[in-house]
Amino acid sequence: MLKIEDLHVSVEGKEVLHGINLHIREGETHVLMGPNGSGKTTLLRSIMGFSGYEITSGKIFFKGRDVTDLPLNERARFGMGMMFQRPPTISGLKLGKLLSATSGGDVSSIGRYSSQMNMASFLDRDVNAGFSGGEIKRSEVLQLLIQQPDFVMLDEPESGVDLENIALIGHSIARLVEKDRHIIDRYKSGLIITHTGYILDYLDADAGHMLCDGEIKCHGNPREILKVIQEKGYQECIRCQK
Ligand SMILES: Nc1ncnc2c1ncn2[C@@H]1O[C@H](COP(=O)(O)OP(=O)(O)OP(=O)(O)O)[C@@H](O)[C@H]1O
Repeated sequence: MLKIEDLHVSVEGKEVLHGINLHIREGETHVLMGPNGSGKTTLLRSIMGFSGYEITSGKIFFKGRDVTDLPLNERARFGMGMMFQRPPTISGLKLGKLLSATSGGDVSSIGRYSSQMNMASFLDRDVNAGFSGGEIKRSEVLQLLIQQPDFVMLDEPESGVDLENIALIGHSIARLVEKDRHIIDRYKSGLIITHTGYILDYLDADAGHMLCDGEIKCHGNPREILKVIQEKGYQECIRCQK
């Protein structure tokens, strides 16, 4: 689904990612961990194709195609989707209208998914205008449920969300990446940034990666990596360098 080869990315003239290699197969969901400022969001935004993230060398392949120079909107059309860590407020654009444009006017999907995410009463509000932290996350998941990307990237989906809504968001994300299907029937893939690992209670991630100072320092079982970080800190995880 996604293959990244020796990716170097600079932001504002400063190199933030120093040679990332990552391979996510069809049907796999990976989690990305690492200290604040290590480059996790930069990696997701570079994969999605945001401007301001200059790929100075390396390649991004998506579904077998080199998308390194493809604009963001074409990557989205080709099957990539992303949940923002801090999405912008879009004054003058109603959430319902955005969902309608994304779904091609599929009223029944909008009705079904907005009820599922407890967002039906938000459809006539401007996108994210005055939404609480948890409501913003539910709105982001709702937009992804409508978009149904083949590969979804989620930037800290559980941060600022209460326990009941973590369950709602967690189960919905699990369905987005087809974790409710038998492994041989799974096609969709995901990459999820998490600090707490709560999301792992709702979907069994296939692999974890620890990013530090713009380099992936460790690959492995996500729960094992989290345990080392929780018990011994990031430095021990880096020192171990499995
Ligand atoms: N537009 C920018 N201008 C200057 N520096 C930037 C910009 N965007 C990112 N950076 C820097 O790049 C580094 C990586 O940031 P990034 O947001 O990717 O980290 P992160 O691992 O997602 O952190 P967190 O866990 O705190 O969300 C940080 O030092 C950040 O200040």
